[in-house]
Amino acid sequence: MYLALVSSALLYFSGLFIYRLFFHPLRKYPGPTLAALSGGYQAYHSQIKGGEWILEIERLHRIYGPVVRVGPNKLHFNYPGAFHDIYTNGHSLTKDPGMYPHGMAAILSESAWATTDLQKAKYRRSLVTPLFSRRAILELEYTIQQKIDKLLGVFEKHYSSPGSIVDIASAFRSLTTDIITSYCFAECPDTLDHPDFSHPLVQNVEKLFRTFWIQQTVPWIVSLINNVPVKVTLWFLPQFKGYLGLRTRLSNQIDSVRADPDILSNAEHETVYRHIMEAKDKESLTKTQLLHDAIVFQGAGSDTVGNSCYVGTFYALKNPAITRRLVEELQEAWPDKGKPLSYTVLEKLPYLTAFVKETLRFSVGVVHPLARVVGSDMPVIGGLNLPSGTVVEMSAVFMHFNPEVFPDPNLFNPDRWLSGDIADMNRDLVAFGKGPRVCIGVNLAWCELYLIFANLFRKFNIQLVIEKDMIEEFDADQRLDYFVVAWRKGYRVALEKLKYSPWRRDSLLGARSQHWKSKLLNSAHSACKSYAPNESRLRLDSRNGTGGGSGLTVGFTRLKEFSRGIGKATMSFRSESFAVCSFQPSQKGVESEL
Ligand code: HEM
Repeated sequence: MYLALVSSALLYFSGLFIYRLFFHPLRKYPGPTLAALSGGYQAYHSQIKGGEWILEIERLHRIYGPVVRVGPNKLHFNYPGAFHDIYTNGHSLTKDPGMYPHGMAAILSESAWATTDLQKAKYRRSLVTPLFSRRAILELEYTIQQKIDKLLGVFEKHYSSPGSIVDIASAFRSLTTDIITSYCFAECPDTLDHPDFSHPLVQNVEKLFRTFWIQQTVPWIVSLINNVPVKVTLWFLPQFKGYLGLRTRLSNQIDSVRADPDILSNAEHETVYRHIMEAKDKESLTKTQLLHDAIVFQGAGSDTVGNSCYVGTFYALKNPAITRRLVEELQEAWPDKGKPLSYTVLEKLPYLTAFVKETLRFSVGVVHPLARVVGSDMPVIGGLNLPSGTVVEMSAVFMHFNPEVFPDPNLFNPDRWLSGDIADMNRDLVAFGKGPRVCIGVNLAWCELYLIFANLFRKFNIQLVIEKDMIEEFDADQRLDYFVVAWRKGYRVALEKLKYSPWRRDSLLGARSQHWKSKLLNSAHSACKSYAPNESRLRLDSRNGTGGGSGLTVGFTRLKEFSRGIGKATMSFRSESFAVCSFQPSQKGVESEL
């Protein structure tokens, strides 16, 4: 009996492997033999090697060229034409069931996100897209600004004293979690109030993504989890704690809004679930669908934006010239930082815009290749004629780090967006995906990124805290693929609320030695105080040739005096009411602008 079973299994797998190697339509495409034989190859790099699948794909492209057979029925591409065929133009390509409802998203199989059928997905998206339109997001701006103000208040209250250090990754994620939860349910979890930004809701989202490869490898585990008591699951699969926490919390939230939809009217803004509950045919949505969508909103709406803020802030701090230009532009556009500055004004600022785009390019967001199935009406992908049913994919990493479109791609350089023809770069910046399954939250994400960066750099002096295990670059070696990106190492910061920017801020960022720091600070302070005690920047009074001008000259003379012997101070006018003083220390390699 056993012998018969083993023999049949051997026969079956031998036949399958022979077919896949010698008779499968993809047999002519290069790639590792093990990948052609079984999906276990990807599972090994994702699950056992802990999120290293994206690194392996990069390695395979270096060996096998621009098209690689990465699974028995799957091709991964590495050229923009293919990306646009799959996602931008491929309106009939569907999401791969093996990746979405029966793979890594099995636990959220009823969500709109995991729905493969294009018509059904279109209908589900139509229920919420009005709430994510640009107009709707402009109406939400006030709430977003309120949450940002709250974060900055927490920074000022708890993290501004000398020696305090902030886990800025969790701070950003807490902020975006509060925003998206309020927007969905009119109820803010106030994760920003939680000590050290370690609210369980924020942690559960992070843990949720860590289970994706378990589900991909062993999809049946999901029915087990959904059918045994929570305590039992936690006992033998503690990795699913994050999912179970989210499920319990959001399930209760959905029960309450279904029982009393008026709860959703209490907010000062529109809410996503109110909109869904008021939809004409809302009865067509089951509780599980509502729940799975809620978990997707929670995860997609918080982790991604939080990650982008985290990466962008790092590069601004690492390169003082970037911070200086951000700060100067913001000061010019936003003289009174006590009043909010609107998103519509911020998005017109050239340097901030270039910085946000470069941040999206570098942070990527979703690094995992989004698998799509070739339909019968669009068999040509990237110039290749493929049999319908073939799974095709290309990770956004290969678009964002393509040297032909983004020269010197591993350099974080906002300036690349400021000159020349940027049409190709705009086309190939695909952080939000493209086509019919593009990110729903794209308008919300842009608005959050502008407001968060602008408020942070206009109001705070931030410094990288140099620690032993600190990340040095957000580059390929550090990037782990848990669908969204996770970084091997991180960084933390020290904060100080700005009083006398740009003097104080830039002297702190630019001067490397303690000696210079204190000298620059003292000088900048006294110079500032001497002519405009409560001003955050130097002003000239254009109607009075001597008044403001002489105030500035006094400050500048002091700076010149102080800099004698250790460097050179210069002054340049940026407009008739604003001048910037530069300080160039004589020590090689160190530069500071005041
Ligand atoms: C920087 C921030 C963000 C990035 C980089 C990003 C990226 C993406 C990408 C690449 C997809 C396609 C995923 C796929 O095809 O499997 C996606 C889908 C999605 N995103 Fe975002 N996202 C961001 C912010 C947001 C925000 C703020 C929300 C708000 C709720 C959101 C909600 C969604 C939803 C619901 C989907 C599923 C769309 C569907 O197929 O039906 N995202 N996002």
